[in-house]
Amino acid sequence: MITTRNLTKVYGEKAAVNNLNLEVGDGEVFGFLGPNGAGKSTTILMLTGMIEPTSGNCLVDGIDVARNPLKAKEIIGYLPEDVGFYGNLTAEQNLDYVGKFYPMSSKIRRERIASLLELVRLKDVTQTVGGYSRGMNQRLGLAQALLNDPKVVILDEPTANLDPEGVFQFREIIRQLSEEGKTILICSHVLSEIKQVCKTLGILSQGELVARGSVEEVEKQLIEKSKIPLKIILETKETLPEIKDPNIEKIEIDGNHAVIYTQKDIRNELSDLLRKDFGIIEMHLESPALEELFLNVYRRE
Ligand SMILES: Nc1ncnc2c1ncn2[C@@H]1O[C@H](COP(=O)(O)OP(=O)(O)OP(=O)(O)O)[C@@H](O)[C@H]1O
Repeated sequence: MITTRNLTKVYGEKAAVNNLNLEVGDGEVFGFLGPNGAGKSTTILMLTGMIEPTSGNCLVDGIDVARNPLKAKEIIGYLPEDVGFYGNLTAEQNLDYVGKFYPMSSKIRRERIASLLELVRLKDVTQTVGGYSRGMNQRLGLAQALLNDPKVVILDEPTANLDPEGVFQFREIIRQLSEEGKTILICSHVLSEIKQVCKTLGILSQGELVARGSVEEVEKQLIEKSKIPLKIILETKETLPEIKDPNIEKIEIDGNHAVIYTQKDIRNELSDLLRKDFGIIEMHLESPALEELFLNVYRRE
């Protein structure tokens, strides 16, 4: 549903996005992660037709966004990081104003606005938007992004201003939109948040995609890049001998129990090595949490 081909945006001497090749499938809920300045917002601005790529292109449902920005905008719903509204109008009036730009009858528009305000829990709020909290503003932004019933929903740091209750409601809304079959791209620099709602992740660093896949696959890719050792816990029936393997960084043997620190999952090698003489009772891997791996890799970069 979303494809970028060698997508590049250069500002002055610096490539904010560098030859990005990204695929997000139909109905996928995709987390687009990266530290500050990685190029996430720049990518989103190109995906939504707000800025033009320096080279390469992006296709949304087969539409080349730079060539056909209006057609692309008809099927994309976009929530920017800081969304602005007319402070002297109510939520309903703001949505009605924006809704008039879309090709739908006034009856459909009114029905859609009513159901969206219910979805984001602003239905019974009568005050004008000028008095809204940042979280309420964000929820109204989400309703606005969904006004045209888009096939593709792009959300830039959607939970940044939400309190825990708001974050919980947001997750429920994403689940509902996903059940409706929408393709959703959520941009964030908070991995723990993304993991709650996205089945697949991509990590951008310095304008390049450095990991992509399911949460488990990305975890594996980050383990390979990370300098945090894995821990293999091994229990045998016998007292363990000295274990030699070039991947082992450190080993703590205490009788028939060993903690082996390694950069690679070498459980197969260890069982081959020990099978003959030592009955292995248990061997398991303790890998660092995904958040810890993510921070370790990107702090260094
Ligand atoms: N209009 C611009 N002119 C010059 N440089 C820019 C412009 N927009 C972005 N950049 C630079 O491009 C790089 C990527 O910025 P971008 O905002 O896309 O990152 P990001 O991943 O969205 O970061 P954040 O999480 O902080 O929003 C940064 O180095 C930024 O300074």
